[in-house]
Amino acid sequence: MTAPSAQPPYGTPDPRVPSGTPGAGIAVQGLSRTFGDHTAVSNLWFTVPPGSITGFLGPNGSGKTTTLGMMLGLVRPSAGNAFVDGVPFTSLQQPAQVVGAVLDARSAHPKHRALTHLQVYCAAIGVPDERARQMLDLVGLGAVARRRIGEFSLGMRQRLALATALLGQPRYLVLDEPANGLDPEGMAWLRDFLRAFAANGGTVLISSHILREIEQMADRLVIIANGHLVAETSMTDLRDAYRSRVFVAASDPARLATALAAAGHTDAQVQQDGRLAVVGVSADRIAEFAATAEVTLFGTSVEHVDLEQVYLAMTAGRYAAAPVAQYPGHGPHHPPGGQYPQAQQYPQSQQYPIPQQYPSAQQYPNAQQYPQSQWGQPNRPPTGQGGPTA
Ligand SMILES: Nc1ncnc2c1ncn2[C@@H]1O[C@H](COP(=O)(O)OP(=O)(O)OP(=O)(O)O)[C@@H](O)[C@H]1O
Repeated sequence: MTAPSAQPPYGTPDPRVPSGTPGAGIAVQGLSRTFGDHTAVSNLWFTVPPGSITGFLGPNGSGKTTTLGMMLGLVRPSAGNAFVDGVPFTSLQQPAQVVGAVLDARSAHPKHRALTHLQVYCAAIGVPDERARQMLDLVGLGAVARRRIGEFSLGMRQRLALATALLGQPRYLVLDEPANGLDPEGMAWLRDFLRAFAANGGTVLISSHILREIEQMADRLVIIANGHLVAETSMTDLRDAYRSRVFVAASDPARLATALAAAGHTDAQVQQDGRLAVVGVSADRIAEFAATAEVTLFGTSVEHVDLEQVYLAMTAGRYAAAPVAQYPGHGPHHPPGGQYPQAQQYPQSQQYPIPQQYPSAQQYPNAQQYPQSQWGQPNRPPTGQGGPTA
């Protein structure tokens, strides 16, 4: 993660940006940023609707942190603008009440104690001191409130950064790789917390370069590569676009396809090996259609699509890993990013992961204790920050 340099907010608006004011939510309109002759972000447009958890995905160096920095007024855009509820971030009257941000968990002063660190922010944004203790308890750091931050692990610092971001009871959370360093329990807690935050009307933009981390919690995705927008989609649409296929070996594939088509299931194609590939119909239903049409089935198999491979295909080309075959027995679980030059609807996949791998957290406070009714306390912006960034 590259920390953005603090610079005066916002550059000259991109003349291509229409003058209409965006509505509720976050709107990124034509953001670009060049560093010397390197274009880190190029004419980026996307929205984060209110109440959503939007995953912001891209490989290392694709421009995520730079984009978030521009959105929050910490990096000056070369062009474009970003709005929160229709207002440029730097024009918000009480930014810490609107947007809480976690950009670099390591930036907190190592000599400060966690509680003192938060109390300084409480004073800066004008919220009562008690909020510091409450937020430490919320993120599971109550027991180490008086320890120095320098003794914290990266995961503990991530929790502290989130606590800092929450001090102002914001409606929006902008999080740059907040799961970095978190253990599985911490990941599960973060996921539960963000879901509860969104269920209560909050809005989350969360960056990562790991789709598996995001797909368990996000309902929308914005994917960038090399500073360009690659996809902006709901998880539902992405899954629909890359639905599993059922392959059936049948005595009369054409007759079965006709029977399926008569019921509106037109996405069925006879393969070169004679099998019928059907999208959008379960294997059980296909068997029922076959029985009705008096077609005998000799075998059925389901090809699941791994969304991570789809993501790798979309973002291929940047820092592609060496072919797995060069390191027998030590290769990554998935093909390297360079393997699929273009997104293919059905990359070779074995199993779609079911997000059940983490048990629900016990030792951390229940995320439900952050209801919407807590929001809306008056406060002031922290100095020079898009919400407290620790
Ligand atoms: N202050 C800077 N000066 C020069 N180049 C920069 C600066 N900040 C970022 N860059 C470059 O811009 C590109 C995008 O960097 P950025 O940190 O935004 O990517 P990222 O997607 O957040 O990466 P990661 O996932 O590794 O954190 C990189 O090539 C980076 O080297």
